[in-house]
Amino acid sequence: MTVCVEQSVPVEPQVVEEKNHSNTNELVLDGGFVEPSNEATGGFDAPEVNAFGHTFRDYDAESERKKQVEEFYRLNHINQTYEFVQKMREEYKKLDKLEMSIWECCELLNEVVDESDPDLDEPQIEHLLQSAEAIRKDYPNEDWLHLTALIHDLGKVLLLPRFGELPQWAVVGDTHPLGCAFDESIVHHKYFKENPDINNPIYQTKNGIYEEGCGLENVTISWGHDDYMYLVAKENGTTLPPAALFIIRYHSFYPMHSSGAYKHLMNDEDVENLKWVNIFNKYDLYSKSKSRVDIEKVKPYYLSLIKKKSSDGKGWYEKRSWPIERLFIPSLILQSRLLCSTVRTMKVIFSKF
Ligand SMILES: O[C@H]1[C@H](O)[C@@H](O)[C@H](O)[C@@H](O)[C@H]1O
Ligand SMILES: [Fe+2]
Ligand SMILES: [Fe+2]
Repeated sequence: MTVCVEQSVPVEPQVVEEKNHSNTNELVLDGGFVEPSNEATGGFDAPEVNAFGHTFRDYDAESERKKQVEEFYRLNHINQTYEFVQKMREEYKKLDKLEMSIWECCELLNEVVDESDPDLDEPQIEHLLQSAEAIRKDYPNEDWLHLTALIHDLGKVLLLPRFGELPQWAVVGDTHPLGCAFDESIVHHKYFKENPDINNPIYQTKNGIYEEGCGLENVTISWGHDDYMYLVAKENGTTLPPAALFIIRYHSFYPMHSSGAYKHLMNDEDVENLKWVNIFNKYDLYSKSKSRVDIEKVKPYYLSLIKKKSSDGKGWYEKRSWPIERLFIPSLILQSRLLCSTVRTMKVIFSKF
């Protein structure tokens, strides 16, 4: 299936500074103020507790999700090794065959529940729309942010049988670097003691195999929906702004964006882009709730956003269709812990106008 995607680019954002006030976020874009219109819209105020009555991201709270989430991180920390990530990246960055529209891909997430998340047990299409609607309310003019929110978790389709049915530990959850020491701030850090990389002394140093200030671009991050969706967008020549790609690629890298870890590996560009991730994160995290978005009601807006044309005739994507392909790779050597003996990878590409 091929669907035309023609989108608009109203502004090319350049964040100079972000200020936080009690009720509003204020973004300084290239010298001018772009304020979220909280007053006009009612805005988005972060709730104090999640749908289960606990504070957000409390991995120790005795909640109904605790056991499952902890087991998820145990498997994630044991199985995500430097070598595993290299293999997955190599295989998944090839693009071919299967095609589908962005919206169709969103709808597939109706079947997906994220086992790593202590704050949400709703189907993931709800999360896409909850976060996009929340950020849209506060930043009505930044439609690139609405679109970024809509697609940021699409990579979770890797969990579905037709896309390879990767195990949850290889798709969702927070991410972290491989090839250097595991920071203490990583959720359920204790489970790294069973990770084979722990036996490589170089991997256990602060910089590991990396140079100080080398830039996150050069750092191998645990494999999952972030990196996959980033590869999809990049390999298909997206014209979304660099900040959008950074958000997609690192929104689950909580040790970096929320705990301030791994700063020594970042370069100036990363530091600049981090400001956008921090803004996005508020909506990604605190929009998680039991109140469902009326999908049919908001669908026309997102479809129009996906199809919208910019004044220069270019959209967010230089290419206009979004084929998703499935590829059978019998030769991929997998760790024995992986649940399947072969992996089918799903690729998304954009064909030319
Ligand atoms: O980006 C988020 C975040 O990292 C959550 O902690 C995780 O549970 C989700 O799987 C992911 O989508
Ligand atoms: Fe995510
Ligand atoms: Fe998300």
